[in-house]
Amino acid sequence: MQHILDAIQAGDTSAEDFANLELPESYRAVTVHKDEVDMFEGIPSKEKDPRKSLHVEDVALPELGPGEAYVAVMASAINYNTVWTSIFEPVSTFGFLERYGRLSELTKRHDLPYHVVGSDLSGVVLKTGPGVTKWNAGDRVVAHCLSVEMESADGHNDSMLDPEQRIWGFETNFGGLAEIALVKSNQLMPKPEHLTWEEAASPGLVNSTAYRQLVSKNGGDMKQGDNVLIWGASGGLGGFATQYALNGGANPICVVSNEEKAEICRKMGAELIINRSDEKWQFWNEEGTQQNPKEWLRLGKKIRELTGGEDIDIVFEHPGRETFGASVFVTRKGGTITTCASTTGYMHEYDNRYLWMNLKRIVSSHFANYRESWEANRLIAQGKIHPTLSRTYTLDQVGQAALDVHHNKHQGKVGVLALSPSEGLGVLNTELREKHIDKINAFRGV
Ligand SMILES: C/C=C/C(=O)SCCNC(=O)CCNC(=O)[C@H](O)C(C)(C)COP(=O)(O)OP(=O)(O)OC[C@H]1O[C@@H](n2cnc3c(N)ncnc32)[C@H](O)[C@@H]1OP(=O)(O)O
Ligand SMILES: NC(=O)C1=CN([C@@H]2O[C@H](COP(=O)(O)OP(=O)(O)OC[C@H]3O[C@@H](n4cnc5c(N)ncnc54)[C@H](OP(=O)(O)O)[C@@H]3O)[C@@H](O)[C@H]2O)C=CC1
Repeated sequence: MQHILDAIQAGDTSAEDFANLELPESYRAVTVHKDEVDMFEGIPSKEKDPRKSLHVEDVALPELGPGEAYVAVMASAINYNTVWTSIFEPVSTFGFLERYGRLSELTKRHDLPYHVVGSDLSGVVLKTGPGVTKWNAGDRVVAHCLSVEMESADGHNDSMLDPEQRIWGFETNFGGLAEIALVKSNQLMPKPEHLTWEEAASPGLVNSTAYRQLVSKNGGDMKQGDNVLIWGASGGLGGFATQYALNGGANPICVVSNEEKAEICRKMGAELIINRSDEKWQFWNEEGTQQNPKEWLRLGKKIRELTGGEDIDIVFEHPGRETFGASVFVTRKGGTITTCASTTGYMHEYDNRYLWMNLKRIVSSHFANYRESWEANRLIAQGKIHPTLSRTYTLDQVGQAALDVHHNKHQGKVGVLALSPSEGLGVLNTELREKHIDKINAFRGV
């Protein structure tokens, strides 16, 4: 692998030389094992420890198919989907790989007794498969995580609606937490060159998701002046939702759980911040069966206090069961609750009278289509949206990194170095970097 890293770091390696690099038969990767999916049986979710289930090991380089590319991964990032994979909840990801494997001769490659995880990367294209013309060996790239076959008309207006839509590195194998990744070439996008490898790798999944969920007409369709309630406003998704609200002239009402996170929101430019640890809402009664409307009202009053009497136009939802009833309640007449997840539980309860009588809408959102991903990455490249990287680990420390995210001990995004020997490498556009350096570093050292 050293000769690949040397070629990348030399800075003047030609496309031809990259294309002629000898590829290894195996590479280091972070995996979960099929014969361990029951290892946490009977243990409460929070006690399931990713350090036990995530392995770092050599795996065989898969065959390169048509329309695909090998990427030498310089850096990747932790997403919550890797936490789900590592605790085998809500389902084991091996079921996804088996189902994908049944699709075709080529997809059979994904159905293995190990799963190489990870849904973000920055790096350099090593080789492209038959039919790839837009990308070449040597191109410096990031990859979004949308894997679609596009053989059915269902997805032709919106690639997220493809019946064979999958999240790369979660519902497919050969993901980004590895020295080499296998992607479809249409996942590739230019690396924002004012960023280091680890900064560039960190926004992909959450940035694209927040863009669709809040900005796109497929999601919240946010407009100037909207009051946007953002749960976990300095977290993976929330750190981008807050930036999109501010960029788009909306008013983010940021919910966080401590003062450090509140300070990060202020650094991003937010002014209306609620510390949920101070508020101590009990949205659920002790028995865990009934929601507690008095507590929804208390949240609603707090919001009106902050906004000068106004209610929420759009809720950026992802905690799920814990907060969903409150989110529906505090939304204004005609407003929208956009949801992409259920971290605290997927069986939601809300009072439907508040929804229908006030003509509110619940809009579901999941990742982003090709175009939305491209647009979200373009905003990063232009320096209009910034990475939210707080801390970077090595590949060997991925278990700890995933545990931090699982236990909500992190800020923003957690990066992972793959081939990159240290942090801080890979910047080509120093002028743009200098212009935005404070924003780029806003999540560090908190
Ligand atoms: C970008 C990052 C994103 C994230 O981080 S998201 C958060 C992490 N992700 C998750 O937590 C989601 C994990 N996935 C799941 O929990 C499950 O994945 C789903 C609940 C989403 C789906 O369940 P399943 O069992 O995998 O698939 P089915 O689509 O329900 O299909 C099962 C069988 O049921 C049939 N079926 C589905 N809908 C209908 C219907 N409306 N009427 C009749 N049959 C139906 C299908 O065809 C199939 O059948 P057949 O097994 O024979 O192929
Ligand atoms: N469908 C899709 O396309 C996507 C779905 N997801 C899913 O979204 C969820 C969040 O992902 P991500 O933002 O990256 O994760 P993070 O853990 O980085 O951020 C989530 C934030 O939610 C807040 N939070 C946690 N528990 C609660 C609670 N009980 N009540 C209110 N707020 C809470 C925390 O902020 P604080 O403690 O400050 O309040 C935390 O920072 C995950 O389940 C993930 O799988 C993620 C990306 C894409």
